[in-house]
Amino acid sequence: MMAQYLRIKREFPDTLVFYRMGDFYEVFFDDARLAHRLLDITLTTRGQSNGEPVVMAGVPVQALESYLAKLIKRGQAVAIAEQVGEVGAGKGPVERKVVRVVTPGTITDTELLAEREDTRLLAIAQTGPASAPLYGLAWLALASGQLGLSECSERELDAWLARLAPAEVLVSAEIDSQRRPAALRALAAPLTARPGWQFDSALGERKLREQLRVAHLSGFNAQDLSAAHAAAAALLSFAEHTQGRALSHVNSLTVERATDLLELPPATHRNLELIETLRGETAPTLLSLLDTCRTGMGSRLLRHWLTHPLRERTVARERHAAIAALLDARAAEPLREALRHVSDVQRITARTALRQVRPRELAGLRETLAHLPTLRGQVPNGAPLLADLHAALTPDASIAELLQRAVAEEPAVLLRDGGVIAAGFDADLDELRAIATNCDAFLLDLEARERERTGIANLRVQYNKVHGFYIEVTQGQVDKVPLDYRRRQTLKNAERYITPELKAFEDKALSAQERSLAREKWLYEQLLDALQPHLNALSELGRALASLDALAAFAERAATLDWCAPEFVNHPCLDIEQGRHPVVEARLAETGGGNFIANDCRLDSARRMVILTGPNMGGKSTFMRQVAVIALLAAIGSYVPAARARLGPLDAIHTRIGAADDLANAQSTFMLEMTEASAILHSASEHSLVLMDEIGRGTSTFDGLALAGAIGSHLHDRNKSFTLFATHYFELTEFPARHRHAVNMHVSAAESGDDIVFLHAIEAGPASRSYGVQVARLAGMPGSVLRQARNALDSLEAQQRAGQAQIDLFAGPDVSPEVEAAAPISIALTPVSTPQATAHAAVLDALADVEPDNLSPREALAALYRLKALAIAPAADPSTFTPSRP
Ligand SMILES: Nc1ncnc2c1ncn2[C@@H]1O[C@H](COP(=O)(O)OP(=O)(O)OP(=O)(O)O)[C@@H](O)[C@H]1O
Repeated sequence: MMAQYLRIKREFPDTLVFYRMGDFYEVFFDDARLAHRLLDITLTTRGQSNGEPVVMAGVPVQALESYLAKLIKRGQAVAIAEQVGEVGAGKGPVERKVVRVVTPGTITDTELLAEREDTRLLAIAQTGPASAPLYGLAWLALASGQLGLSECSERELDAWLARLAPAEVLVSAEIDSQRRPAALRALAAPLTARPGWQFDSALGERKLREQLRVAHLSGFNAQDLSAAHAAAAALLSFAEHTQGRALSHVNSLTVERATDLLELPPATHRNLELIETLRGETAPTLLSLLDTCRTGMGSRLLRHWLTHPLRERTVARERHAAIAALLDARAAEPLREALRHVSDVQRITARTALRQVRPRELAGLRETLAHLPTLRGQVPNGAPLLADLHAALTPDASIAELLQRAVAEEPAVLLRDGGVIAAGFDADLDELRAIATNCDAFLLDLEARERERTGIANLRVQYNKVHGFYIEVTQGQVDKVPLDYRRRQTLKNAERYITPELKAFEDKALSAQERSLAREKWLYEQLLDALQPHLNALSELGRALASLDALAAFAERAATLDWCAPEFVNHPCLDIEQGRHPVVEARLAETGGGNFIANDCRLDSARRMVILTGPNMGGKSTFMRQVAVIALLAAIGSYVPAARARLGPLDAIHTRIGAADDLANAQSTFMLEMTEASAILHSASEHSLVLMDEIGRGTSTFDGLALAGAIGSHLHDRNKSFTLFATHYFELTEFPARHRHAVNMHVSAAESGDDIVFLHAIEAGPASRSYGVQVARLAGMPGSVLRQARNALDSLEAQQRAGQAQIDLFAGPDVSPEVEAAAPISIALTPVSTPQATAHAAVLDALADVEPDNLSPREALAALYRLKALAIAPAADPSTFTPSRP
């Protein structure tokens, strides 16, 4: 047996091998030590192998799922070696074979999968020159059969990883870990190395064609993706290897191109708390608020929509129309009620294909199919998308009919217990079952007859697992026992016998039971065979049910939370009336924290940047996030939390919002802040939405202020993105005076005595002051600290007033003509080095440069402020007051 075990183990050197021995799976040697560590199971030793005691540990067969769950959670793969031969069929141990390998990315067991989340296996192939590699991506959600391909650059890789959230990643063993991209090294999911030759483009192209049963991949628009084909080769080989069979349910492919998707970098995922809160919890998040789906299929699809918003708005428009139709017909609730009776058709289909489906899952599928007419009745007219989904709810009636005939009304949980196939489906099975059920009647009859024959009134005919059938006679009556009674067992108070008639019955009954179980098993396999041709239809049905569920959830949210249909326009525009942050609003409602104050946001080609100031806790971050969340919700086809929203084209949502130290990657807060900001400056376009929250605060005031100004200028002049720029640097409220597409806005607050009241309303113009000390009071800071801070603040402010000199924060080293046009005056100054000359001369100089006819009212006002600042500045050397630009 050890020789057999070692042979199997050699084939799976990096995988725990669970070796079936009767009612246990045993693990040996190093595997046993590892299992002991990971599962906390007891190590024992037995016998010897090569002179060494055999170290082993075991888990009971019934508890397999729970142990697998623990191992998978720790990223550990397990190969399951079952007994496949007949016990006692030949010499030596029963034949054993690895029937499947369970890995984090390929689980299909209902108990191991998260109901509302896809478990994805991702393969990454690295092609092209090392200086500019191209990555091919291929992924598979085995439990629902969804296969996808994409290609990306190194810069885009971490956005893909955030989007796909793989449970396991296959990489080539030929690329050593140091040469792997940083995004992969930082990933939490386990990396599984596969032989380099498996990442072969031609092999992948062929495997994909075979898998999808097509002559050419152009039908899926996947013909030119040679890097992704290479990844697909490794992906499909590994998935088949783990399942030990072909993946007959994987029959469609989606090609996703980054250029089709609204870009949501990992920072945006995190900062908008789409799927996880900043603390890593699953609620409250945008997904947890949105997901009121009735089925796991709906939830998984909704999560997919949320992480894969499309730039092109046709699909989103169709969903908006479907929501409108559901709301008009008041159909969302009845439809959602009907969806309660729907099982997870996608997973049942996959498990049917992999021949792992349980009897009760098939019964669930049968109920779902029977329920489809009711469900169809709840889908209203009035939207093309709903009409398509309605049509997809009519699968071939023969599937329902087959399940109806074949599967018992309430089947047993496990096939091996029997009682799975319906009565009347198979005559042979019915006959075998009849023998078993007639048992009781026969035994009662026998008991009556034997009592009469022997005159023993308390004689009993009974059965137990160890001794089979017997006639029990108490010790006092033993002398009345007839001659044909053979003793089977002696107890303290009784003797147990068997008679030739009972023995003959026993043989028949026991063998009938055995044969009936075997027959059921065979019939079940036949049933699975008969279902195979219907897998495509069932997959399609699953997709339709998922879409209906997700749309009905959108409609329910829109009605419950009072959201409106967004409007898409083709010119640059982000015009939101009375927008709200849905998660903050829900939190306030839940905690009785008062009403959420709705705010407008208006951006267009002339007004692209908002400099947002106001006190801490005023609601700046909330406002910025709500604008992004509304834009995202519209893009995925949901209604939005606003009174009205008009949105132009959008290609990305970038966010740079406060950060925790990324200690794991040895980056300081400031380093991370700059890395993220620089990534935004490199990639944001004029169709992007950028949120910048307090950029520069991670370093000294001057550095921070200077960087914030320069970054703001770059976004305004070069990227030309729609930008919301929240800052505590008051100096930046000068920005709009020099940048014609920028405006000042502030969150309002009112002072009452020493206290501050947050009004959370966004208003035009810069904030008047920052209220930091008042906010600290709200936070319960000791009075002595507050007094000291207040004194220090007063003298700092006095000092600043006295020594005010303007520093040109915004003049770039190479200012474009547009910026010059935006800055017809320049009174910004280089720092003063000698305080000799008069401010007077400086004011006159600056005044000479002012061209009143070319100034807008806002620019004129800003000029006035600057001139005034110059006038009250201390005496300075006029030679140092150089107007920085004409
Ligand atoms: N529009 C609003 N209506 C009602 N309450 C709001 C609103 N906006 C924000 N709040 C409340 O104020 C709290 C603080 O908001 P937020 O974090 O956006 O402030 P902030 O100005 O960004 O603060 P800081 O500058 O300290 O980061 C929120 O958690 C929320 O409870």
